[in-house]
Amino acid sequence: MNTERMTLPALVERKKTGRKITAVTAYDYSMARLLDDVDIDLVLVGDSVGMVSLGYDTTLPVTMDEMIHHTRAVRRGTGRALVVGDMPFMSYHVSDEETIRNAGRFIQEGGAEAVKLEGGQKFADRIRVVVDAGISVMGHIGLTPQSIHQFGGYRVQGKNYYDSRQIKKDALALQKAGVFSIVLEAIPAELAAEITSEVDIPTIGIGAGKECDGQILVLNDLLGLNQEFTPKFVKRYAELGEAVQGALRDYVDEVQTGAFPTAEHTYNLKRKPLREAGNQGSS
Ligand SMILES: Nc1nc(=O)c2c([nH]1)NC[C@@H]1CN(c3ccc(C(=O)N[C@@H](CCC(=O)O)C(=O)O)cc3)CN21
Ligand SMILES: CC(C)C(=O)C(=O)O
Ligand SMILES: [Mg+2]
Repeated sequence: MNTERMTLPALVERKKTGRKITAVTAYDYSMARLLDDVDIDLVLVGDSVGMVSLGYDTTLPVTMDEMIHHTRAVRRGTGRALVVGDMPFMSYHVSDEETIRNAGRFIQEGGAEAVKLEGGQKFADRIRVVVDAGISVMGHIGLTPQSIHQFGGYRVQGKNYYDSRQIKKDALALQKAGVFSIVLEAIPAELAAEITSEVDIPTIGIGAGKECDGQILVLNDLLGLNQEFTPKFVKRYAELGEAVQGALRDYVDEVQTGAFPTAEHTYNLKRKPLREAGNQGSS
């Protein structure tokens, strides 16, 4: 187990050393504790929490208060990995002032080391303002799920030449604005490779091929806890959904048959009950 605490400069340094960055999302304390023990570099408290844990159809309804609540929980379970808070829809869209205040909440109340927000060139000036306030920012371009209605669905981005040039410009604008890293989501591997070789900061891919400097997946997806979600980029490293249901079926069965609980899981008095010992009424 690696007990060395990850830092933002150490993460950025990975671009040079070539050692890949490993990242996952998490939304609660117990998962954070598990991932922190196994060398994960970065944990993103994603606004995907809205879909994964809260049951919304999109990430759009997620609020700042919900994000802070989950970020605090993840922070309490995390010692080594960097904690990054994902700014929700409308928390960085209105003004520089609101953006700084909301980004600051992730750091001050949530205990995060950095924030992430979606958008390229159009958000570069706003990102610069946050970075100048002393808050580290991670970029996110390509498929930016908060723009689902503009895209008309969760579609791979940058497939035509014009779109691919815009995404490349977005990456360069984010670098100039001072982000420490960029998430590349659902774009062709060739475009991700080109961007990765032309920026000095690490790229972290999700559905963006193997040439990125790191990879991120939604924890529930890679654990097989989200069985109905099967886009091409998700690889399941476990079938925890099946494991959970198998365990629950056994539990139901044992409670019904009386096989659980046995003496092993039962408290008993050391002496015979007072009543039987002839001590009725005294206390
Ligand atoms: N559980 C979960 N995992 C995620 O990775 C994730 C979320 N939720 N919620 C927010 C966004 C939404 N994401 C998504 C959702 C669907 C596709 C999807 O259906 N992709 C199609 C590609 C369609 C095309 O060809 O353009 C696929 O079949 O891979 C991709 C990313 C990624 N993010
Ligand atoms: C998939 C990652 C990059 C994300 O933004 C999220 O989980 O919300
Ligand atoms: Mg997100």
